Amino acid sequence: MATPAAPSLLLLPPTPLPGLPFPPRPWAAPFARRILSRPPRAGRPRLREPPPAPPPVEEVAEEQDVTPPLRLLEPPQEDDPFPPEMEPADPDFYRIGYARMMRAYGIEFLEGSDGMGVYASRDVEPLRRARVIMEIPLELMLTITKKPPWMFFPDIIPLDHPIFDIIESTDPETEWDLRLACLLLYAFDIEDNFWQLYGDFLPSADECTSLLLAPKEDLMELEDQDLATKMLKNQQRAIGFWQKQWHKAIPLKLKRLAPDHERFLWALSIVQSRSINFKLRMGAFNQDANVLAPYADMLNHSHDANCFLHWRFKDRMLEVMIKAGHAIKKGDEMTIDYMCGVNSSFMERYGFSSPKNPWELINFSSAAKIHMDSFLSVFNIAGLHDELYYNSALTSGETNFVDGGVVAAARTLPTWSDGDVPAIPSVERKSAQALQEECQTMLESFSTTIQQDQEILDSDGHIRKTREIAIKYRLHRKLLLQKIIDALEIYQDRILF
Ligand SMILES: C[S@@+](CC[C@H](N)C(=O)[O-])C[C@H]1O[C@@H](n2cnc3c(N)ncnc32)[C@H](O)[C@@H]1O
Repeated sequence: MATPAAPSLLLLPPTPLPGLPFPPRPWAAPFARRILSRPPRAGRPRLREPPPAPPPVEEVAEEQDVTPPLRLLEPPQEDDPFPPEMEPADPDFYRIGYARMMRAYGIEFLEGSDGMGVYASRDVEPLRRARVIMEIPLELMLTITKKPPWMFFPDIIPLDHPIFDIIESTDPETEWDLRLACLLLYAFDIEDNFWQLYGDFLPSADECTSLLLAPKEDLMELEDQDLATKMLKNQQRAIGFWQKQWHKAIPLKLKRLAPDHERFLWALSIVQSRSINFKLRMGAFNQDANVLAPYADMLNHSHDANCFLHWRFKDRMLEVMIKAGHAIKKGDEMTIDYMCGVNSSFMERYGFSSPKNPWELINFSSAAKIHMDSFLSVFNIAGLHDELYYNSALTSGETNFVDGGVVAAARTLPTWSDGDVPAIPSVERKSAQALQEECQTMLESFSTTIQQDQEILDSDGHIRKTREIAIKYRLHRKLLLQKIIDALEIYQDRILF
């Protein structure tokens, strides 16, 4: 888990406008992002009562389901009443002057090693049922249906605004992100819109990890030609769209939304790395929608997440919930599982990778294979190929070694299995050594070593964000190869006769 940085105590509290906790600022100011971690201002009472009932539902829309990426799980069996001792993490921060406000319980937003994140501000005992830690009403979100007719909730675009024509012109199948980026840019431009304020909490172009913002030289640092080529194409697609729509002869009210292509690329990065999908029900109509949900978009990803998202469709509220049975300690990071996928997919959409990604794959060309069940039993991994998991609760302390990387090894190593036919240790050892050699050859094909990458990351204080994540990506690949080599060593030692 990432360790959150200590809240900055040097910041002077900004002068609040009536009903607002802080004055509007230029978009994406890094200074404003730090307000998230400020201590609550003295004199404001902390709310202790449970949240009031939401206003009656008036609109036609009802939402009932949510689909990946950023997966939402099954609803809990019953409503979880909020224990009276739970309190919003920082009442000032959430009170941005809207009819229904966002509420949070027992958490705080802090800057950590993966940018902003959500952290527990108190211990939570494992419960039989999932527990709510955030509620975000539909009014604060930006949503747009995936298919025409385009509908927005809340409906902020007047029909005669030229941004509507741009959205109208997008391809329903392939351009959801371009549409949502247009909607986001429009929301930033509306006087007093919630997103004008929330925009201050989003990462600036310098802080964004998206490879859409990476110069070509940073893409080369990936040492993954396929991913670099894909990202160059993604950049060209976005710039091409901006050039087509933001040509010279457009009204100022459109021009100012994205005066240069960098602004559009930034909005697109935000959309790609922070949106989720909902299923909206409109009368008899079922429609998928792309959604930007503030505050929930501060949750970082973990393959072993302790929280999940749940859409409470009867009052159109997105809930962030702690999974049943999960013990939370004060200071723990609250995370959700964005998706199951290889590191290059995470890089393409979110701009990060992990050496412990259990879904990561390596293409072996060797004909050598090891015995699947023997390998799994040595590391206490269970399940079928697409459901492999490691239960650390079942093993005593010695095996810190087993993590998502070893699960990835089990998934990606060439294996064989034939009913009850057992492995022959001498044959297994030979195969394991052949696979180790292939990993070693792959490691040596990189232009730098693990140690050199680590030195670059440790030494360069002013490294550009996109260069940093590109170097981390190739480092994570190498760490996985090293993990596979080590796992095969342990396998040879422990294989049963
Ligand atoms: C939905 S946002 C989460 C909030 C974000 N950390 C922030 O600073 O606002 C997704 C972004 O967070 C970062 N992120 C999320 N999970 C991460 C992880 N496990 N490792 C590294 N970065 C992560 C990536 O930059 C990603 O694009």
